[in-house]
Amino acid sequence: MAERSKEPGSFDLKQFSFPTEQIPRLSINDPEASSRISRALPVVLTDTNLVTSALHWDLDYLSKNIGDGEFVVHISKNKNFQYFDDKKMTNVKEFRKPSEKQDMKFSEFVEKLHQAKPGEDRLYLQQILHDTVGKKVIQDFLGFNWRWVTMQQKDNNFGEMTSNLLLVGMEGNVTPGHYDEQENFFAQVRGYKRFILFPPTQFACMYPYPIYHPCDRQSQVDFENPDFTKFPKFKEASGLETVVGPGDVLYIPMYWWHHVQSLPSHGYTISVTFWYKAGQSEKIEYPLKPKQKVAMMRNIEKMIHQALNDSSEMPEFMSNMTLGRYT
Ligand SMILES: C[C@@H](CC(=O)O)C(=O)C(=O)O
Ligand SMILES: [Zn+2]
Repeated sequence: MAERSKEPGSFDLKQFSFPTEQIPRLSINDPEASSRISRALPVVLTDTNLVTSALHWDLDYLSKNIGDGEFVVHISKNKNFQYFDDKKMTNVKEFRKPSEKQDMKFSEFVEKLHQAKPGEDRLYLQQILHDTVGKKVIQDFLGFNWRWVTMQQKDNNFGEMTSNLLLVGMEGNVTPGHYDEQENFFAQVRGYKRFILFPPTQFACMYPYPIYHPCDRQSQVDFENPDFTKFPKFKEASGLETVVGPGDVLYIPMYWWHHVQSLPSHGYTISVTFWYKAGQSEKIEYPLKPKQKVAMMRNIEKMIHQALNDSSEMPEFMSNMTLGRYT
């Protein structure tokens, strides 16, 4: 088990406006760990050995061994790297991209990283691992604890694994609050990342963008500086948090909101995600699970958007449907 050079309490973390509780850090041999995963509750697993074969990765090693394929690097004028879907940009003509994307070789990325100065553009490499990587990295990848993670996939009725995303970020980089529609075992390889999570039951506090918006699934609320006038229910939010370090694996259940920061002054970070589709849809049992209600809301919003065939009609239609009727 990777000895964690920093204990959870040893980080100087700024407080948010909302209360948080610590996400349990458990051994995979603790029955509570598998119980939490089976109940779709977040848990930090400290001894999976999922990415032990990659704990020696650093910028120099990867530059030399990851091959000369192209990698997607996000470039932002500030610390936030909010995800957006290019394909939905035509739906919102006033949308301005929060960051730019550039393809570059890993060595070029490292050079830019070393040249970066405070206050200048920030970089965040986010690339699905492809087979053009060099032999040594393939060896490391094959050395992941596939037996354990595949057992989790089966035992918890996850769907197929969709991808492993390699993330290399500058210290201080933030991925703002959002949810994903996939199960995620998030493996930390180098550096430290602070996660804030909120359950899907707090959907109403998170004010996601409309589903046709490029920032679908992303919260409109800046968790670090919330506008309580525009988003009053965010005052009721209450989250879970943790800091993951090398060797830790955080289980992020599908539809759970998460905000992620590469801890400032702890160096660059390297992470690998293990994303899985939802399993075969469970039989409908009442009351419906929160994640089923979020999926339902998404489907209904999509159907209405398709039927109206005009994004600009959505606000009035959606508001007319409920305003003053379901208070
Ligand atoms: C990209 C990642 C956040 C981060 O590590 O910056 C994330 O949202 C996820 O793995 O679902
Ligand atoms: Zn995510």
